[in-house]
Amino acid sequence: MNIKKLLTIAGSDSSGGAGIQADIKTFSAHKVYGMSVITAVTAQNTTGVKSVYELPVEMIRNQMESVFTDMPPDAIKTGMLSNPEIIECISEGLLRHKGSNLVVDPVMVSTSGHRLLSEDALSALKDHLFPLARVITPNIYEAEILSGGKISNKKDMVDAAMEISNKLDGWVVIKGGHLKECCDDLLYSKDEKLWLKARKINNKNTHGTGCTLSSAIASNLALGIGVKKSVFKAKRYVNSAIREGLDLGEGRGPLLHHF
Ligand SMILES: Nc1ncnc2c1ncn2[C@@H]1O[C@H](COP(=O)(O)OP(=O)(O)O)[C@@H](O)[C@H]1O
Ligand SMILES: Cc1ncc(COP(=O)(O)O)c(N)n1
Repeated sequence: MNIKKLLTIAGSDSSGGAGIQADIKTFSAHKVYGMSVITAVTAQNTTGVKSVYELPVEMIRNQMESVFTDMPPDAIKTGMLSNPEIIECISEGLLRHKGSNLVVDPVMVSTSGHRLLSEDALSALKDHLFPLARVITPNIYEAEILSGGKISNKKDMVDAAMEISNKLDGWVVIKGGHLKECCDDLLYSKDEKLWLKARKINNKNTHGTGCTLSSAIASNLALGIGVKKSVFKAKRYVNSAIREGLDLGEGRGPLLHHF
């Protein structure tokens, strides 16, 4: 049986809604084989993040070596990377092993407000990891940090995408999940600008939407689908997973994945 292999490099979410767990569920739903390099372990649930334990860089390097020397992935996504040393270790490993079809979700702060990337990691992210990416997927807050401008509407999203993509070869997807009036995402490259439109679904349970979107994009890329179609399909996947209306936990609950 010929199956595509996907790697997530991210943090573990004990409640299973975001991070490694959301990624692997998304991979399985796309019928691809999921593997993981864990960067940090979080103690969290639908109400918030209690604590974070960053894995030693040596252990992260060993996980990467184990995966790449035996089962090189057809696509890779990164999520929570925590600190600049981890970012440098991962970028170096991806370069050395010629990792392709990389989707970078520049996770900075959890929906519940806990910092998942140290402030001094921003330049490592931009200088070392972004140049290797085929697609990066910031949310509104992350796009503000990366572009240096405030985003209040769709015009601001375009300006931010233009600024961010100045230093990139690949595509930028600015996710509009935190917009007030709609949930339109912007897919942007130096030559093209496309809107992925969606109504805001009235559901507070959106824990892990960003992780799910980037994992679905990576799954589609691994299956040989082009970037534009991969992002459109991924948007549809997340939308229907939110629409399921799963309601677990006391806070912002997770999505229901479709197997
Ligand atoms: N309430 C919602 N209704 C419809 N789509 C949503 C909703 N919340 C998030 N999304 C979609 O989920 C994906 C993740 O977006 P977002 O929540 O902004 O990312 P993050 O989890 O990184 O903050 C995007 O495609 C966004 O448009
Ligand atoms: C391990 C880990 N990775 C990523 C997120 C972001 O997800 P969200 O924005 O839904 O909180 C998270 N909360 N935990």
